[in-house]
Order: sequence, then C-alpha cells, then structure tokens
Amino acid sequence: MTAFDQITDDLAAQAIELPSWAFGNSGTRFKVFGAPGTPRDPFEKIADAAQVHRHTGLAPTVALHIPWDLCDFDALREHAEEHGVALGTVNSNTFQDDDYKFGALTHEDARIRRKAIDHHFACIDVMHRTGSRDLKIWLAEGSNYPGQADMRGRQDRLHESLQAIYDRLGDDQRLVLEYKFFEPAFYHTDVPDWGTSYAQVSALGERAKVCLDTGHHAPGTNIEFIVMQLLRLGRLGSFDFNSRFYADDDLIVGAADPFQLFRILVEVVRGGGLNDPDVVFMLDQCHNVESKIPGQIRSVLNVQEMTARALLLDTEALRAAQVSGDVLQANAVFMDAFQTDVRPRLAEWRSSRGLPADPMRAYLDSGYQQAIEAERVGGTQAGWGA
Ligand SMILES: O=C[C@H](O)[C@H](O)[C@H](O)[C@H](O)CO
Ligand SMILES: [Zn+2]
Ligand SMILES: [Zn+2]
Repeated sequence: MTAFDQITDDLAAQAIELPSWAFGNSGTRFKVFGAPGTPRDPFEKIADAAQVHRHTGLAPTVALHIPWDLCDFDALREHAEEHGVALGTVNSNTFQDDDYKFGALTHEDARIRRKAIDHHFACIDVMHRTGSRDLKIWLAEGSNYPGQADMRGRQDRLHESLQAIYDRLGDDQRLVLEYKFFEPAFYHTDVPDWGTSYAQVSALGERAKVCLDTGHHAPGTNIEFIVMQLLRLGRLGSFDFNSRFYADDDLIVGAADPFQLFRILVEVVRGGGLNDPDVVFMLDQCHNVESKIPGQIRSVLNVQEMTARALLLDTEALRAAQVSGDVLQANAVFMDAFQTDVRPRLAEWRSSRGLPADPMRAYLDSGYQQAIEAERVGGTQAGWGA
C-alpha cells in the first residue's frame, strides 16, 4: 500500500461548504462587475453550487446569507436535495442597515440591539426550516476614531446580546462568532481577534465556537498557531477559507499563499480537526473578475490538494527530528510534504471513484456555463445586497 493509498479514506470524507454569495456578483467600492449567466435568485445559486459538487464530489453543502438569500426555504431545501446538495451554515447580516451605523449587538440604544437580536432570531427560524446546524455571526461593529466609542461597555453589551441569541438556539444548533481585525471599522473592531471571539463564545456555552476567516488577520500573523490553539481548546467551529495579498481580499483559497494553506492544514490534521463534523470547512470568497463556478471548483481542488500533502507529511520522521533538535531535518521533512506533487495521484483516484480526473475540464466541457448564459437573460443578477 502506497503512502497515498493510506490517505484516501480521509480524502473521501472531506467536505467543503460553498458560500451562496460567491455565485453572485461582487467587487469593491470602486466597481461590482456583472457577468453573463450570474444567478438571479437563491435557486439558481444552489444549482450552480451543485455543479461544483457534481464534478468534484467535495462540496455537498451550501451556506446561505440572510437577507441576501431570503426565499421559500422549504422549496429551496427541496430544490437543493434534487440537485444532490444540502443547505448549510446560515450567515446573519447586520452590516447593511442604516440603523447599525454605530453598532448593532453592541449599540448604546437598547432598541437597536433588540432589532439586531431579532434579526438573529429570524436567522434561527430559517435554520429550523433549512435543517442548518450553524448560525455564523460576523459583526462589522467598531469605531473609526479614538474616543468615539466606549469599547468596554460595548463588550458587555455584546455579551448580553450574544447570550440572548445563544439561548434561542435549538439543542442541536450552534453559533460561530467570526473575528476580523479591521474593516469596515478603521480604529477599533468589537470582535477583532481570536482572543476576543474565544472570550465571548466561552462565556456563552458549549455550542458557541470561533470562526476563523483566513483573510482576517494582521499581516505577519501566524494563523496556523491560532488554528492549533483553538483546536487544542476545543473552540474552533469553522473556517472561512480564502486568500489574500493585502487585506480581506477574499481571493481563491491557496491562490495567494499555498504554503500558508498547507501549514494551516498540517495543524488541522495534527489537532484532529480534519473531517471532524464540529470543524466546518467553508469558503468565503468573491470572484470579482474570474468566472464563478470554475473559481469555486479551483478553490475546493486547492484545499483537497493541500490536504493530501498535509496528510502525506511523514510525522514519524518529523517528530524524530523535532525531538533530536535537528532543525534543518525537521524543516526538510516538512517541505518534502509541501513539495510533493499530488495532482497525478489525485486525478487517478478521482477516476477510480467515478469522478472526472480533471473536474475543471469536465465542467468546461459540460455545456452548463453556455446554457446558463443563454437562459439567464433579464431579471436582476444576484450580488452584494441583492
Ligand atoms: O468580511 C466579512 C466576513 O468575511 C463575513 O464572513 C461576511 O459575511 C462574508 O464575507 C460575506 O460578505
Ligand atoms: Zn468571512
Ligand atoms: Zn471577510
């Protein structure tokens, strides 16, 4: 049995959740570009996401964003099942409402906090209909100038608001709290780092976890160390995978820094987080200029490839070198795994499972892209805010 044969069970169990919003139009404050064939509603988004799973076997669930994906959720759930996928994490949204200019769950005004809490209650109602387990909360809340906000008071109000939301969850439901070191706030952010998210979720209960978005750290942050620590503490609930050169660029995972993705996955494997149903692998990306379905296919293949390399790490040789203090040997063993080209073996393995050896080629040859570009004429293309 080859080393690769020993990892195929883990690879077969891998599941990566796709973000519905990655199939809609996105961009920056400068421009949001449209694209032919872009979905116009959650049903078309789900149909597109199902193409990724059809050709890769890697993406069985799709995360929703509320209110962007508001619709008849019973019908959407049925539609997803017909397309061979399921509805996943429900993302709340308190970052596009004028009332939340100075905060939502942290706002000084109890009426505004009430409104934001009620939005999360509505998200939990959606979860009961979609069969989703996780409520993901990312908060844009913070301030732009020193003195503008009472940071301590906001933390206390945040705890109260989160506690009300947590207490509303069903017994099988969880909440994951995503942190981000800046943007749209430019002086302080109320959930800026893993420590704050950890402190807030630990005060709520066992079913509250941290969401780690790989684009949400200050340059130079050792993200794999945070992954290790959160797994060690049993509080890593989910990833928002993407990559970046500068800020929260939301580029294709592994595109900007494949070695970082590899290092993160080594700690996931080391910490027992791979294929653990309590550690969700989700993508959080925006395909501003590239084709969206191929972009998602490329993304899940990048995660699969780096997972395979991480699983091929010779941990025995690594430990021996670490214990003996052989710095260069330890690093050499680590780099060997990273530099192992797993693509040919993965292609063979996909074929052996009845999947296309080259999922991207299979999608491009399927005619689906041409069909949706021809069919989806008229109506409003989905995108941020719609
Ligand atoms: O920067 C925002 C966060 O990454 C959130 O996860 C957000 O909900 C998502 O990016 C959709 O815009
Ligand atoms: Zn995110
Ligand atoms: Zn982000």
